[in-house]
Amino acid sequence: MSLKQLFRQPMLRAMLGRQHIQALRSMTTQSDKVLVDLDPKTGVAVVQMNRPPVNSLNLEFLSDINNTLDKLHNDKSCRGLILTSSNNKVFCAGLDIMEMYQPQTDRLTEFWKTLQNVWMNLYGSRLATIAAINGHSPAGGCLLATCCDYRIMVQNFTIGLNETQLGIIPPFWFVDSMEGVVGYRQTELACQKGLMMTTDQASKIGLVDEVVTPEVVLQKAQNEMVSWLKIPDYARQLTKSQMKMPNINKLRARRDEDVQHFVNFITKDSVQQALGFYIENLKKKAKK
Ligand SMILES: CC/C=C\CCC/C=C/C(=O)SCCNC(=O)CCNC(=O)[C@H](O)C(C)(C)COP(=O)(O)OP(=O)(O)OC[C@H]1O[C@@H](n2cnc3c(N)ncnc32)[C@H](O)[C@@H]1OP(=O)(O)O
Repeated sequence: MSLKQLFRQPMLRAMLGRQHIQALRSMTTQSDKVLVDLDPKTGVAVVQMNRPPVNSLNLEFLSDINNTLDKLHNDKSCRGLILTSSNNKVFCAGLDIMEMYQPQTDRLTEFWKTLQNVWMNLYGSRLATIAAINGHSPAGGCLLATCCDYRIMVQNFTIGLNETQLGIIPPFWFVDSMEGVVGYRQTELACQKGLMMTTDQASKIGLVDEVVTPEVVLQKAQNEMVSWLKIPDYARQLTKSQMKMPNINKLRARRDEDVQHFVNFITKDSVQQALGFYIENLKKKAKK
């Protein structure tokens, strides 16, 4: 029996009700790289990144994340989003470095535009967003976390914008996202030195709001979400938008320039060489 036929079964409809069928339907039309569980009672969607081995963000995965965000934004029953990972050691390893190493210009351009879209969509989301950071979260992973309204992180992992360690530069909107969370001075220290912080260090500077054990991270995120959803949506959303729109507008105004800058920078011989060394070291470390 196809899923379409299954959803039409009167027994199932009677047992679950219309709302739940709709939620099930939207769950099953998602990609297998982004798992969505939208609870029709609370309006909270748990979104799990699921691209083994480390949730690195390639073009297709970014598109899937974007489509998921669009779907949830268009679903009036959805009010909150918890972003987490199906891998309990890595929240997200950041951008897929292979997208930037020896790239085709067209794909590299598309890749960067899609990342810009994900950032604008998540940073400016109408939903209350909580990152349940259940593993390491370097660079682009840290970016996703700082797009959210609240961060709960499992102890003994690392997080940060480590781009300079790879010989690349965190774009201004990565920096703006972090600055919005920890302020100018801590961002300056963290970004220039490419610091990967332990959960405790991140907590000290306010990069994460709570440090928890792995067993409770999702429950803590759900509990925190309850308090966010007690606030009337329009008041919370307008307050959020008032604070986030200046950064979104800044990227909107410089989008094409930012793409061009990225493509020019990444395709430089010196940057390709630095990325090559970094990948070699990652592979050596993975083999050990
Ligand atoms: C002008 C502007 C210019 C440029 C802006 C660019 C902005 C860039 C942003 C980024 O996000 S760059 C990516 C930064 N990410 C990292 O540096 C993370 C690197 N990875 C790690 O540190 C670790 O892998 C880990 C995330 C801590 C997980 O460690 P673990 O021990 O669990 O896994 P392992 O290291 O063995 O990796 C498994 C497997 O995955 C590959 N891998 C890891 N990270 C990436 C990645 N980001 N992209 C692609 N592939 C990645 C790794 O090589 C292993 O592969 P293998 O099994 O084939 O050897």
